[in-house]
Amino acid sequence: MSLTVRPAARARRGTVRLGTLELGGGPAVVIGGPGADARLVDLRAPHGRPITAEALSAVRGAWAGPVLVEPSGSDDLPRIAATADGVLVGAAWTRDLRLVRAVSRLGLPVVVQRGPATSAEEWLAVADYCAAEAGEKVVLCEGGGRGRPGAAAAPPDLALMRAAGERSGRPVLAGLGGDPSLAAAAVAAGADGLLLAPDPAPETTAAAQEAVRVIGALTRREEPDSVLAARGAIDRVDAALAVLLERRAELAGTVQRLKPVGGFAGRDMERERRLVAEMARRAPSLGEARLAPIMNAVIEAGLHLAEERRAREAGGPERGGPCAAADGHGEEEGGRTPRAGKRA
Ligand SMILES: C=C(O[C@@H]1C=C(C(=O)O)C=C[C@H]1O)C(=O)O
Repeated sequence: MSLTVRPAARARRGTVRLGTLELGGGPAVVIGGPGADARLVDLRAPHGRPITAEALSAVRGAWAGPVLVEPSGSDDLPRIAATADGVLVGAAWTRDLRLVRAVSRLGLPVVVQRGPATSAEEWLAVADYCAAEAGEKVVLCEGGGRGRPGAAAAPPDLALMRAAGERSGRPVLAGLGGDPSLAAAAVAAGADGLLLAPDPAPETTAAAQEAVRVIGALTRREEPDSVLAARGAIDRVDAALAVLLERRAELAGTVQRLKPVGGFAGRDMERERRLVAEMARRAPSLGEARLAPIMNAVIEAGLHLAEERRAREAGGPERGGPCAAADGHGEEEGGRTPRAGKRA
Protein backbone atom coordinates (compact mmCIF):
# COMPACT_ATOMS: atom_id res chain seq x y z
CA MET A 1 0.00 0.00 0.00
CA SER A 2 1.36 3.42 -0.84
CA LEU A 3 0.31 6.97 -0.08
CA THR A 4 0.50 8.13 -3.67
CA VAL A 5 -1.66 10.98 -4.87
CA ARG A 6 -4.01 9.89 -7.61
CA PRO A 7 -3.95 12.32 -10.52
CA ALA A 8 -7.05 14.48 -10.45
CA ALA A 9 -9.24 12.68 -12.94
CA ARG A 10 -12.09 15.13 -12.64
CA ALA A 11 -11.98 18.46 -14.37
CA ARG A 12 -13.39 20.71 -11.68
CA ARG A 13 -15.79 23.23 -13.05
CA GLY A 14 -16.43 26.41 -11.17
CA THR A 15 -13.37 26.39 -8.94
CA VAL A 16 -11.00 29.32 -8.59
CA ARG A 17 -7.54 29.18 -7.04
CA LEU A 18 -6.56 31.86 -4.56
CA GLY A 19 -2.87 31.12 -4.04
CA THR A 20 -2.78 27.67 -2.47
CA LEU A 21 -6.50 27.67 -1.70
CA GLU A 22 -9.11 26.20 -4.00
CA LEU A 23 -12.41 28.03 -3.78
CA GLY A 24 -15.50 26.04 -4.76
CA GLY A 25 -14.16 22.51 -5.07
CA GLY A 26 -12.98 21.42 -1.66
CA PRO A 27 -13.78 22.49 1.86
CA ALA A 28 -15.21 25.90 2.65
CA VAL A 29 -12.54 28.40 3.70
CA VAL A 30 -12.21 31.46 5.90
CA ILE A 31 -10.68 34.68 4.58
CA GLY A 32 -9.93 37.47 7.02
CA GLY A 33 -7.39 38.11 9.76
CA PRO A 34 -4.86 36.00 11.65
CA GLY A 35 -6.08 32.41 12.02
CA ALA A 36 -7.97 32.47 8.72
CA ASP A 37 -6.99 30.36 5.69
CA ALA A 38 -6.30 33.50 3.65
CA ARG A 39 -5.66 37.07 4.77
CA LEU A 40 -7.67 40.09 3.66
CA VAL A 41 -5.93 43.45 3.36
CA ASP A 42 -8.17 46.50 3.00
CA LEU A 43 -6.27 49.44 1.57
CA ARG A 44 -9.37 51.60 2.11
CA ALA A 45 -8.69 51.60 5.86
CA PRO A 46 -10.68 54.33 7.60
CA HIS A 47 -8.26 56.50 9.56
CA GLY A 48 -5.28 57.77 7.64
CA ARG A 49 -4.83 54.89 5.28
CA PRO A 50 -1.43 53.23 5.47
CA ILE A 51 1.02 53.38 2.60
CA THR A 52 0.09 50.55 0.26
CA ALA A 53 3.56 49.06 0.18
CA GLU A 54 3.83 49.08 3.97
CA ALA A 55 0.40 47.55 4.51
CA LEU A 56 1.11 44.75 2.06
CA SER A 57 4.61 43.97 3.23
CA ALA A 58 3.44 43.92 6.87
CA VAL A 59 1.04 41.09 6.03
CA ARG A 60 3.47 39.34 3.69
CA GLY A 61 6.17 39.46 6.33
CA ALA A 62 3.98 37.58 8.79
CA TRP A 63 2.04 35.27 6.50
CA ALA A 64 3.14 33.07 3.61
CA GLY A 65 -0.37 31.93 2.65
CA PRO A 66 -2.90 33.46 0.27
CA VAL A 67 -3.59 37.20 0.46
CA LEU A 68 -6.68 38.95 -0.94
CA VAL A 69 -6.43 42.73 -1.27
CA GLU A 70 -9.05 45.42 -1.66
CA PRO A 71 -7.44 48.40 -3.41
CA SER A 72 -8.30 52.00 -2.66
CA GLY A 73 -7.61 53.14 -6.20
CA SER A 74 -5.73 52.32 -9.37
CA ASP A 75 -2.43 53.55 -7.86
CA ASP A 76 -2.45 50.44 -5.67
CA LEU A 77 -2.66 47.98 -8.53
CA PRO A 78 1.00 47.51 -9.56
CA ARG A 79 1.95 46.73 -5.97
CA ILE A 80 -1.04 44.39 -5.60
CA ALA A 81 -0.14 42.57 -8.82
CA ALA A 82 3.35 41.94 -7.43
CA THR A 83 2.29 40.87 -3.92
CA ALA A 84 -1.27 39.57 -3.70
CA ASP A 85 -3.02 36.35 -4.74
CA GLY A 86 -6.36 37.96 -5.50
CA VAL A 87 -8.18 41.28 -5.63
CA LEU A 88 -11.44 42.25 -3.98
CA VAL A 89 -13.80 44.45 -5.96
CA GLY A 90 -15.48 45.82 -2.85
CA ALA A 91 -19.18 46.61 -2.62
CA ALA A 92 -18.39 50.32 -2.40
CA TRP A 93 -16.84 50.59 -5.85
CA THR A 94 -18.48 48.01 -8.16
CA ARG A 95 -19.68 50.98 -10.23
CA ASP A 96 -16.20 52.39 -10.79
CA LEU A 97 -15.84 50.57 -14.09
CA ARG A 98 -12.44 52.03 -14.85
CA LEU A 99 -11.06 50.49 -11.67
CA VAL A 100 -13.00 47.25 -12.26
CA ARG A 101 -11.46 46.96 -15.72
CA ALA A 102 -7.94 47.70 -14.47
CA VAL A 103 -8.30 45.14 -11.66
CA SER A 104 -9.59 42.47 -14.03
CA ARG A 105 -6.56 42.90 -16.25
CA LEU A 106 -4.03 42.19 -13.50
CA GLY A 107 -4.29 38.47 -14.18
CA LEU A 108 -5.22 37.73 -10.58
CA PRO A 109 -8.46 36.09 -9.40
CA VAL A 110 -11.13 38.68 -8.68
CA VAL A 111 -13.71 38.57 -5.88
CA VAL A 112 -16.76 40.67 -6.75
CA GLN A 113 -18.68 41.77 -3.67
CA ARG A 114 -22.34 42.82 -3.55
CA GLY A 115 -23.48 45.47 -1.11
CA PRO A 116 -26.89 46.92 -0.32
CA ALA A 117 -26.62 49.52 -3.09
CA THR A 118 -26.07 46.94 -5.84
CA SER A 119 -28.84 44.83 -7.37
CA ALA A 120 -28.28 41.15 -7.97
CA GLU A 121 -28.39 41.70 -11.72
CA GLU A 122 -25.79 44.45 -11.59
CA TRP A 123 -23.57 42.31 -9.37
CA LEU A 124 -23.65 39.31 -11.72
CA ALA A 125 -23.10 41.60 -14.73
CA VAL A 126 -19.95 43.05 -13.12
CA ALA A 127 -18.79 39.50 -12.37
CA ASP A 128 -19.35 38.47 -16.00
CA TYR A 129 -17.46 41.53 -17.16
CA CYS A 130 -14.54 40.69 -14.85
CA ALA A 131 -14.62 37.06 -15.96
CA ALA A 132 -14.27 38.05 -19.60
CA GLU A 133 -11.22 40.16 -18.72
CA ALA A 134 -9.76 37.95 -15.98
CA GLY A 135 -10.06 34.58 -17.72
CA GLU A 136 -12.97 33.27 -15.63
CA LYS A 137 -11.08 33.55 -12.35
CA VAL A 138 -14.03 35.21 -10.62
CA VAL A 139 -15.62 34.58 -7.25
CA LEU A 140 -18.86 36.14 -5.99
CA CYS A 141 -19.12 37.58 -2.49
CA GLU A 142 -22.56 38.38 -1.08
CA GLY A 143 -22.68 40.95 1.72
CA GLY A 144 -20.13 42.20 4.18
CA GLY A 145 -19.34 45.33 2.20
CA ARG A 146 -19.05 48.67 3.90
CA GLY A 147 -20.62 51.50 1.92
CA ARG A 148 -18.18 53.99 3.38
CA PRO A 149 -14.94 53.21 5.17
CA GLY A 150 -15.84 52.67 8.82
CA ALA A 151 -19.54 52.01 8.15
CA ALA A 152 -21.13 48.82 9.44
CA ALA A 153 -20.93 45.80 7.12
CA ALA A 154 -24.15 44.75 5.40
CA PRO A 155 -25.32 41.22 6.36
CA PRO A 156 -25.45 38.72 3.49
CA ASP A 157 -28.69 37.58 1.83
CA LEU A 158 -27.99 33.86 1.95
CA ALA A 159 -30.81 32.86 -0.41
CA LEU A 160 -29.42 35.30 -2.98
CA MET A 161 -25.89 33.99 -2.42
CA ARG A 162 -27.02 30.44 -3.07
CA ALA A 163 -29.04 31.35 -6.16
CA ALA A 164 -26.16 33.39 -7.58
CA GLY A 165 -23.78 30.48 -7.11
CA GLU A 166 -26.15 28.07 -8.82
CA ARG A 167 -26.93 30.40 -11.67
CA SER A 168 -23.37 31.51 -12.39
CA GLY A 169 -21.51 28.32 -11.53
CA ARG A 170 -18.97 30.51 -9.74
CA PRO A 171 -17.72 29.97 -6.19
CA VAL A 172 -19.56 32.11 -3.64
CA LEU A 173 -18.43 33.73 -0.41
CA ALA A 174 -20.60 35.09 2.38
CA GLY A 175 -19.30 38.44 3.59
CA LEU A 176 -19.72 38.52 7.36
CA GLY A 177 -17.51 41.43 8.38
CA GLY A 178 -16.88 41.13 12.10
CA ASP A 179 -20.11 39.27 12.94
CA PRO A 180 -19.87 35.46 12.89
CA SER A 181 -23.51 34.88 13.84
CA LEU A 182 -24.47 33.77 10.30
CA ALA A 183 -21.34 31.66 9.75
CA ALA A 184 -23.04 28.28 10.24
CA ALA A 185 -26.09 29.34 8.21
CA ALA A 186 -23.84 30.60 5.40
CA VAL A 187 -21.95 27.31 5.15
CA ALA A 188 -25.23 25.38 5.24
CA ALA A 189 -26.54 27.64 2.46
CA GLY A 190 -23.61 26.63 0.28
CA ALA A 191 -20.97 29.29 0.89
CA ASP A 192 -17.58 28.17 -0.46
CA GLY A 193 -15.97 30.56 1.98
CA LEU A 194 -16.59 33.17 4.64
CA LEU A 195 -15.10 36.62 4.11
CA LEU A 196 -14.45 38.30 7.45
CA ALA A 197 -13.10 41.74 8.27
CA PRO A 198 -9.33 42.18 7.77
CA ASP A 199 -8.73 42.10 11.51
CA PRO A 200 -11.73 40.64 13.33
CA ALA A 201 -11.79 39.60 16.98
CA PRO A 202 -10.06 36.22 17.44
CA GLU A 203 -13.40 34.73 18.60
CA THR A 204 -14.94 35.74 15.28
CA THR A 205 -12.29 33.86 13.32
CA ALA A 206 -12.59 30.86 15.64
CA ALA A 207 -16.39 30.78 15.23
CA ALA A 208 -16.06 31.00 11.44
CA GLN A 209 -13.48 28.19 11.38
CA GLU A 210 -15.69 26.03 13.58
CA ALA A 211 -18.64 26.58 11.22
CA VAL A 212 -16.70 25.69 8.08
CA ARG A 213 -15.46 22.50 9.74
CA VAL A 214 -18.51 21.23 11.57
CA ILE A 215 -21.32 22.49 9.33
CA GLY A 216 -19.20 21.89 6.22
CA ALA A 217 -18.76 18.24 7.24
CA LEU A 218 -22.53 17.85 7.40
CA THR A 219 -23.53 19.81 4.30
CA ARG A 220 -20.70 19.84 1.73
CA ARG A 221 -20.12 16.92 -0.57
CA GLU A 222 -16.38 16.74 -1.04
CA GLU A 223 -14.66 14.50 -3.53
CA PRO A 224 -11.07 14.48 -2.34
CA ASP A 225 -8.56 13.04 -4.79
CA SER A 226 -5.48 12.72 -2.62
CA VAL A 227 -4.67 11.13 0.74
CA LEU A 228 -4.01 14.57 2.20
CA ALA A 229 -7.33 15.98 1.01
CA ALA A 230 -9.26 12.90 2.13
CA ARG A 231 -7.63 13.09 5.57
CA GLY A 232 -8.57 16.74 5.78
CA ALA A 233 -12.17 15.82 5.02
CA ILE A 234 -12.05 13.06 7.66
CA ASP A 235 -10.75 15.57 10.20
CA ARG A 236 -13.77 17.77 9.51
CA VAL A 237 -16.17 14.84 9.87
CA ASP A 238 -14.44 13.91 13.14
CA ALA A 239 -14.89 17.48 14.36
CA ALA A 240 -18.62 17.18 13.70
CA LEU A 241 -18.71 13.73 15.31
CA ALA A 242 -16.97 15.06 18.42
CA VAL A 243 -19.50 17.87 18.77
CA LEU A 244 -22.35 15.37 18.41
CA LEU A 245 -20.79 12.80 20.75
CA GLU A 246 -20.33 15.42 23.46
CA ARG A 247 -23.93 16.55 23.05
CA ARG A 248 -25.16 12.96 23.06
CA ALA A 249 -23.28 12.19 26.27
CA GLU A 250 -24.91 15.20 27.94
CA LEU A 251 -28.39 14.10 26.84
CA ALA A 252 -27.80 10.48 27.86
CA GLY A 253 -26.67 11.83 31.24
CA THR A 254 -29.94 13.74 31.54
CA VAL A 255 -31.88 10.51 30.93
CA GLN A 256 -29.84 8.78 33.67
CA ARG A 257 -30.87 11.47 36.14
CA LEU A 258 -34.54 11.37 35.13
CA LYS A 259 -35.07 7.60 34.83
CA PRO A 260 -36.28 5.72 37.93
CA VAL A 261 -33.16 3.55 37.65
CA GLY A 262 -30.22 5.18 35.95
CA GLY A 263 -26.74 4.07 34.94
CA PHE A 264 -25.75 0.58 33.89
CA ALA A 265 -28.36 -0.89 36.22
CA GLY A 266 -31.15 0.77 34.24
CA ARG A 267 -29.83 -0.19 30.84
CA ASP A 268 -32.56 -0.65 28.24
CA MET A 269 -31.30 -3.00 25.53
CA GLU A 270 -34.52 -2.85 23.52
CA ARG A 271 -34.20 0.95 23.22
CA GLU A 272 -30.55 0.52 22.18
CA ARG A 273 -31.46 -2.03 19.53
CA ARG A 274 -34.14 0.26 18.11
CA LEU A 275 -31.86 3.29 17.92
CA VAL A 276 -29.22 1.24 16.08
CA ALA A 277 -31.86 0.05 13.59
CA GLU A 278 -32.99 3.65 13.06
CA MET A 279 -29.38 4.80 12.51
CA ALA A 280 -28.81 2.03 9.98
CA ARG A 281 -31.40 3.68 7.74
CA ARG A 282 -29.06 6.70 7.44
CA ALA A 283 -25.89 4.61 7.43
CA PRO A 284 -26.87 1.74 5.13
CA SER A 285 -23.28 0.87 4.13
CA LEU A 286 -22.36 0.27 7.74
CA GLY A 287 -25.67 -1.41 8.53
CA GLU A 288 -26.94 -2.62 11.90
CA ALA A 289 -24.24 -5.26 12.36
CA ARG A 290 -21.40 -2.74 12.18
CA LEU A 291 -23.24 0.07 13.91
CA ALA A 292 -24.18 -2.05 16.92
CA PRO A 293 -20.66 -2.33 18.43
CA ILE A 294 -19.96 1.32 17.64
CA MET A 295 -23.08 2.47 19.44
CA ASN A 296 -22.47 0.05 22.28
CA ALA A 297 -19.14 1.78 22.89
CA VAL A 298 -20.74 5.22 22.62
CA ILE A 299 -23.56 4.31 25.01
CA GLU A 300 -21.21 2.70 27.53
CA ALA A 301 -18.96 5.76 27.47
CA GLY A 302 -22.02 7.89 28.27
CA LEU A 303 -23.06 5.58 31.09
CA HIS A 304 -19.54 5.61 32.58
CA LEU A 305 -19.51 9.40 32.46
CA ALA A 306 -22.95 9.63 34.07
CA GLU A 307 -22.01 7.25 36.87
CA GLU A 308 -18.73 9.03 37.46
CA ARG A 309 -20.55 12.35 37.78
CA ARG A 310 -23.19 10.87 40.07
CA ALA A 311 -20.50 9.39 42.30
CA ARG A 312 -18.71 12.72 42.44
CA GLU A 313 -21.89 14.60 43.31
CA ALA A 314 -22.67 12.06 46.03
CA GLY A 315 -19.14 12.59 47.38
CA GLY A 316 -18.46 8.89 47.18
CA PRO A 317 -15.59 7.06 45.47
CA GLU A 318 -15.58 7.25 41.70
CA ARG A 319 -16.58 4.14 39.84
CA GLY A 320 -16.60 3.15 36.24
CA GLY A 321 -14.27 5.91 35.09
CA PRO A 322 -11.68 5.74 32.36
CA CYS A 323 -9.36 3.71 34.60
CA ALA A 324 -11.95 0.99 35.03
CA ALA A 325 -12.49 0.93 31.29
CA ALA A 326 -8.76 0.82 30.61
CA ASP A 327 -8.07 -2.15 32.88
CA GLY A 328 -9.69 -4.48 30.40
CA HIS A 329 -12.92 -5.04 32.31
CA GLY A 330 -14.81 -2.11 30.87
CA GLU A 331 -17.56 -4.30 29.41
CA GLU A 332 -18.29 -5.86 32.76
CA GLU A 333 -18.72 -2.50 34.38
CA GLY A 334 -22.50 -2.85 34.40
CA GLY A 335 -22.21 -5.94 36.55
CA ARG A 336 -19.87 -4.29 39.07
CA THR A 337 -21.87 -1.12 39.39
CA PRO A 338 -24.17 -1.04 42.37
CA ARG A 339 -27.84 -0.72 41.61
CA ALA A 340 -28.90 2.84 41.35
CA GLY A 341 -31.53 3.81 43.83
CA LYS A 342 -34.83 5.28 42.83
CA ARG A 343 -34.22 8.82 41.78
CA ALA A 344 -37.08 10.71 40.31
C1 LIG B 1 -30.25 7.08 27.74
C2 LIG B 1 -30.84 5.98 28.20
O1 LIG B 1 -30.17 5.07 29.01
C3 LIG B 1 -29.33 4.07 28.45
C4 LIG B 1 -28.49 4.70 27.45
C5 LIG B 1 -28.90 4.81 26.16
C6 LIG B 1 -28.24 5.74 25.20
O2 LIG B 1 -27.16 6.26 25.50
O3 LIG B 1 -28.83 6.02 24.15
C7 LIG B 1 -29.99 4.03 25.71
C8 LIG B 1 -30.64 3.19 26.53
C9 LIG B 1 -30.19 2.94 27.92
O4 LIG B 1 -29.49 1.73 27.96
C10 LIG B 1 -32.25 5.67 27.88
O5 LIG B 1 -32.82 4.81 28.53
O6 LIG B 1 -32.79 6.30 26.95
